[in-house]
Amino acid sequence: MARAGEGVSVTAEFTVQPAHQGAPGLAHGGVLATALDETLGSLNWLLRTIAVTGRLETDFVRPVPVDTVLHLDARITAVHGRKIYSTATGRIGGPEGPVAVRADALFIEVKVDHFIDNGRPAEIRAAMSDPDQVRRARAFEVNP
Ligand SMILES: CCCCCCCCCCCC(=O)SCCNC(=O)CCNC(=O)[C@H](O)C(C)(C)COP(=O)(O)OP(=O)(O)OC[C@H]1O[C@@H](n2cnc3c(N)ncnc32)[C@H](O)[C@@H]1OP(=O)(O)O
Repeated sequence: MARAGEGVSVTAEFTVQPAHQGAPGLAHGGVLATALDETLGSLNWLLRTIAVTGRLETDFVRPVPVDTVLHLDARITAVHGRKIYSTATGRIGGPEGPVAVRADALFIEVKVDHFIDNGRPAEIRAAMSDPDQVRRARAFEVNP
């Protein structure tokens, strides 16, 4: 079976809303880290691999004002066994604009048992009784 790996990439856009403020008028760093984490995490779905974030190292290079569109670009740099290494940037002012945030990540492949053993029973049961739920929740189009 063919398997995607190094070189797989995704792009995404995230618009900073007033609810995402940390300092007045500026995005909270944790929200920006979440946007990076989510974009990086979507790479694992392209590998058809269930994985969790093991490490997320984030650089905050420029302040990101509310209403800014963050242009995210993430790619896998290496896959070694269960370890998936990836990197992402978030640019402002356009896809070619200056880098405002960047992150390097390590995702670790897990079995579905990771969630069954550690998740809350009610939510696990709901997910298991509706196999399409996870797929719908994570749905995204590649090269729409
Ligand atoms: C019901 C439907 C659901 C359907 C599925 C839904 C999917 C939803 C996905 C959501 C994803 C998230 O929200 S992620 C949420 C945030 N992340 C988490 O909660 C993860 C919490 N951490 C853990 O559970 C654990 O630490 C794991 C699983 C990541 C690793 O534990 P483990 O499985 O015992 O593996 P372990 O041997 O420790 O590590 C494997 C290899 O990775 C390396 N490694 C591990 N962690 C790190 C680290 N932080 N920094 C560097 N290296 C690391 C180890 O050195 C080792 O390298 P070597 O010796 O092999 O060289």
